[in-house]
Amino acid sequence: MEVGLHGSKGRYLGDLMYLPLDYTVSDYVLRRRGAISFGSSTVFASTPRFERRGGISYDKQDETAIYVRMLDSLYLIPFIQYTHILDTHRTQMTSGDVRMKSKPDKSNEGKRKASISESDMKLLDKLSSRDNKRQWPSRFLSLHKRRQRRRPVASLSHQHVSLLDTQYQRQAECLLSNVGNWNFDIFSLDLLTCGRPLLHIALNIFRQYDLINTFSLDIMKVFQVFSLIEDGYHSTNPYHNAVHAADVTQAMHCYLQEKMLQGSIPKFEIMTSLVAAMSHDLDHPGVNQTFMIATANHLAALYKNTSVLENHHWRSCIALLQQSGVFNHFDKKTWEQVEWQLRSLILATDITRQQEFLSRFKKYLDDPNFDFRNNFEQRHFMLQIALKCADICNPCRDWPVSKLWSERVCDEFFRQGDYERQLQIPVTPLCDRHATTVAKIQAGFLQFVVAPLFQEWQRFLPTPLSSQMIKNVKLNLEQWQIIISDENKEKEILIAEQEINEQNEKSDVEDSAETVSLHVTDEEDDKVEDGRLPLTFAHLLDDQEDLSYNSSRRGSIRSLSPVREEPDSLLLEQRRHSMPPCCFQKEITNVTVHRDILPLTQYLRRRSLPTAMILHATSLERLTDKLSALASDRVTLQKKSTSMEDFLTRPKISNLSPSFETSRLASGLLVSSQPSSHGNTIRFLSKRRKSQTLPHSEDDDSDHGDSNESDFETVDDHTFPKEALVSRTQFSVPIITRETTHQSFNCLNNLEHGRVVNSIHEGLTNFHELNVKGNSPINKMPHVESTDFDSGLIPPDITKKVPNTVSPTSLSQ
Ligand SMILES: Nc1ncnc2c1ncn2[C@@H]1O[C@@H]2COP(=O)(O)O[C@H]2[C@H]1O
Ligand SMILES: [Zn+2]
Repeated sequence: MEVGLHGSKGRYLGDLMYLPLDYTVSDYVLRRRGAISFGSSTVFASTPRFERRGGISYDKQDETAIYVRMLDSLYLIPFIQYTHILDTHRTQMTSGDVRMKSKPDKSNEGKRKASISESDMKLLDKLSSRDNKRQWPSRFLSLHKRRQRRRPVASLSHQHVSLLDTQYQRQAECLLSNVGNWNFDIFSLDLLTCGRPLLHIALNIFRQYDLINTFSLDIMKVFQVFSLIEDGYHSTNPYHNAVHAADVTQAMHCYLQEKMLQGSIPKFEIMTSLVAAMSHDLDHPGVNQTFMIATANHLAALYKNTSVLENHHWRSCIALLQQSGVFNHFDKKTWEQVEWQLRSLILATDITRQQEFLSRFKKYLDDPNFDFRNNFEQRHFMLQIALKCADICNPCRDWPVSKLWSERVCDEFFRQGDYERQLQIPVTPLCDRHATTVAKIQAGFLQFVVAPLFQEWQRFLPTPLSSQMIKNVKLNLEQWQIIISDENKEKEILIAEQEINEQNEKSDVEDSAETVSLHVTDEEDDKVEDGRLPLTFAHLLDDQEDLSYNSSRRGSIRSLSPVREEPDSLLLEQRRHSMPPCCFQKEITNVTVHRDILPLTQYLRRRSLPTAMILHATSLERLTDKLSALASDRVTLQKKSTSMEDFLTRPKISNLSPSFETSRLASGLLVSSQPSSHGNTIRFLSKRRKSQTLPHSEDDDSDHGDSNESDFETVDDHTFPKEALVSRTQFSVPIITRETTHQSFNCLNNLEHGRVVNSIHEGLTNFHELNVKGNSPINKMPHVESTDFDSGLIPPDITKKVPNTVSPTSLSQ
């Protein structure tokens, strides 16, 4: 709906702004008029048409709406459909006046009551009290520092949209009538409900199972808790947002509707499964567990690096249920079951536990005594699997929808990679936009994660839906493979062009008088072949395909640069945040470079690059370009803080700025070293351990304010001035060998992929070995062992047979 400004004769003066009514109306409008009108706009035969639906008068003193007049049909979309209570009052809501001001004039109270029922008034009071949201306590305990930004498309004000815009509402109703269809279009629902897909889909599904009546739920509380859950998702996440939650809930509903399951799952378990689907990614920060650990997020410490996000989703869900009081009338035992089931279901969605669940699933299916209908444990496991399927079902949708999800999820991955790069921590391979592509990620995910799970699901439920899902996975995989082969063809062309260029450039170099010979003292050292750059620097080249994880560590460049041309405090500062240069100290070996013929001027010009790289003029020039681009990047970077706070636009769960723990974590990885300090050897690595902290603190800044090149050349500056170096015909520089670089990176890899620091508080050097297998992208994530809640699957007091219709009291018996 748009709010329009109308002149005295109903002349349309122009749009004010896009919805919600609690937006501040511009001063110039308020100065000119005592009221504004609103309506909905449509495009009819290519002509925009504005239909007047009502008006709002406001108090000029405090600029708050005081009176709303409805001219047209009005009904409350979320309620009319779902409750008999409001249904009976539907006609009374078709038109009328509502006083909106928080302290209503008593004389008007009677008038208001006369036209609106008590329950509708309750609703309107809720909707009109703008401060309600602010009065609620901070929803997630993890939220400090920065308050959640108000979402433009998903705040309580959306209830006004739904309240007023009947056209969208009818279309949404029509769409929702197909909610059990696998081809249901969740993105359209998002549009039609103005960013409230989860609220609407959940209310609709709850109504279908008659859960509100069955469990005597208070509709207001249900409405409130669903809104809270929806608001708990970050709309700024490309993938982990409320639309994903709505999508998973819809998929879960489709699975629960399967003929073989219908009538086999007690309503209580249906309800908990749906709530679990709705909340399974609640307050997701848009980065994965690895990132949380690497940045020493307090949640990682809180949950001991095990299912960090899933534990947080579950806890947040319970907090919202408690806050809304929706299950307050349940007795203790029933409430405990709600809590237990939600915990178990949500924790099962930890994708790093995929293999564990798949193996168990296969085992159940192979067991001739498998009887989920009469066995709570088996049934609960099936619900866990159903939720896991729903969570990763996006590749089982039709190609256009599936592709959209794939792009969104990869967008989120790549954003994480960008944050990692900016924080100068190792970039997760899956998240490195320079090292992989959407198509490659998807092909891997579909092949190694999705297909195996859904094949077993089809074995469990050989239904048309299962076949359709498998068929879609196959078709989508084919599409991604076509895209990959196109990408490969393009890459081959690029390589061919590049090789031709290099050939030409090589002959130019051979013509030049310059000769540089390199003598590597250690046979195992980095082999510099055919003028190619060492692997460590390979990522500076344009061709970044098939680069290993090591080569994508942009943050290491500065710390590897042995000679630098000009003092640059900015670069020094940046270098200090790279992670962690001291890793390399032990591994340094010497390379002797004879530079007899190189003219002084050329040498000086080239001092900005590692001497080991001065092999190929072309490479050198390209590197110079790259490095200056990098330097300018860093200038931009410095202007912004590299704090995580700046990257995540809505860091609700996490004050993601790396903390003291990060520096300890980094220092836990340091290799103690005794670098050689021969009289004529330059040591290029800073001595300052402090430089390992992420990100730099104010202290660091001030401390390094007077930094200059001498910080690099710490040992020999006083004994071996630079001028003297220049005039020498032979000197030694340390380089990082391929082998040693691998070792250092492996050290970081272990943190990133294989090992998780047991407990930040218990000691940073104590690593807990975790099981990492296979090549699938998911297997690159840390595997966590089963947690205590799964070992005893059946909660102590759960009854073997739960009736299909369970009232809170019967559950407690
Ligand atoms: N299409 C996809 N491509 C790659 N990874 C995916 C895709 N869909 C889901 N995932 C991953 O699978 C995970 C399942 O749990 P989450 O929703 O928390 O986060 C999801 C993503 O990390
Ligand atoms: Zn999910």
